[in-house]
Amino acid sequence: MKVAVGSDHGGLILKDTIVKHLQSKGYEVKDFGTYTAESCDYPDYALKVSEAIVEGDFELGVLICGTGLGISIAANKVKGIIAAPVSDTFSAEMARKHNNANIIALGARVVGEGLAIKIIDEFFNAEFEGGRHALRVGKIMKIESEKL
Ligand SMILES: O=C(CO)[C@H](O)[C@H](O)[C@H](O)COP(=O)(O)O
Repeated sequence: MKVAVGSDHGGLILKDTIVKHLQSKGYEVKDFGTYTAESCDYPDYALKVSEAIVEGDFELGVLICGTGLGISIAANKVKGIIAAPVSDTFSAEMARKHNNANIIALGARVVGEGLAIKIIDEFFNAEFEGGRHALRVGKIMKIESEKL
């Protein structure tokens, strides 16, 4: 599976850890930046990763900022993206199984490295269950396509 990863400066160090972890699990990972600790703007990296996913080049994405909030809010503005900001393993699993999230967002100032890796594993090991959840996610997509 091909995975797109991005962060702002707040998520830089955790991003590197997660890239290495995903690669060690056999995923093909592209790091869309940021590549330095210089202050930058999380919407720029949310957009790069989100576009790569909706264009079909990557199946899933990981976005990291200080809280996971700004970067997921920005990603969710891109049509076709369901970005879930997650700080626990149960939500990580449900984000795939029930919400069909195609991006998981983490806060590097919220979760430690060990928990972040467990969260990533839960997300990537889970599969969308479809059924009633597909109906509900379809309603989300309808809101998106009909929004003013
Ligand atoms: O958490 C974030 C947005 O929700 C981002 O990491 C921002 O960069 C953060 O809020 C502010 O970070 P800064 O290092 O104080 O610029």
